[in-house]
Amino acid sequence: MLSVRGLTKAYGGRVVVEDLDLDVAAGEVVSLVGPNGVGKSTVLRCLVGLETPDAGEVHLGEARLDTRVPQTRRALCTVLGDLGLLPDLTVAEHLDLLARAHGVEGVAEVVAGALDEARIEHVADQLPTTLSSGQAQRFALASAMVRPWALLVADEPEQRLDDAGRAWLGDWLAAHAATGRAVLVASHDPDVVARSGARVVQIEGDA
Ligand SMILES: Nc1ncnc2c1ncn2[C@@H]1O[C@H](COP(=O)(O)OP(=O)(O)OP(=O)(O)O)[C@@H](O)[C@H]1O
Repeated sequence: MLSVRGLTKAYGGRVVVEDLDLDVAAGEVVSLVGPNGVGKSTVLRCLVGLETPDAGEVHLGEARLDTRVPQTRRALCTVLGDLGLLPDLTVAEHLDLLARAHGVEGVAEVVAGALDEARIEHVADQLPTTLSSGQAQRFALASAMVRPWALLVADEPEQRLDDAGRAWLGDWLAAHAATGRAVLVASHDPDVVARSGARVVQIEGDA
């Protein structure tokens, strides 16, 4: 589903990612692992168009991954810690808007299901800026539950989750992959990686 060839990225002349090849198949969870600063987030950001690589090609299916293409935006879901928020909308209203924007049917049920599964139904009427850090991360994950996607790209999705939340996350990632979706994460949590059934890709470097 996702194919990366020769990805290279430098900042200020310092090469952070060099000639990386990576494939993520439908039905698979892949986890990038490696020490702080080795370039995991940079890889993810280059893949989804938040950074411009210096070299390399990224394909989603047969086509070059281009987030200007509406079908690509629909197929690609990101949880990268930069959730765009509308200041006047509650948690539930954000999820509702997201589901509607993606043409989801049965929006009310879908949103209620996501609030329940992410265990944030009790804060559904709060503004996202008032959430605790763990609740905010659950909200970010709930955002991925209310919309269609074929590929999820998530940077340390376990961040700020409690033990139960990390266990749920690992199972949730595995369950989605089992439906034929593809998941690419960067993670520092061996339990989440193991529980999700991820194939581990070690990112090497001189971080
Ligand atoms: N915009 C930038 N300008 C300059 N250097 C950057 C920039 N973004 C990242 N870097 C550097 O690139 C390197 C890789 O950073 P990156 O965030 O990809 O690492 P990481 O493997 O995700 O780390 P962590 O495990 O700590 O999240 C680091 O040395 C970082 O300081």
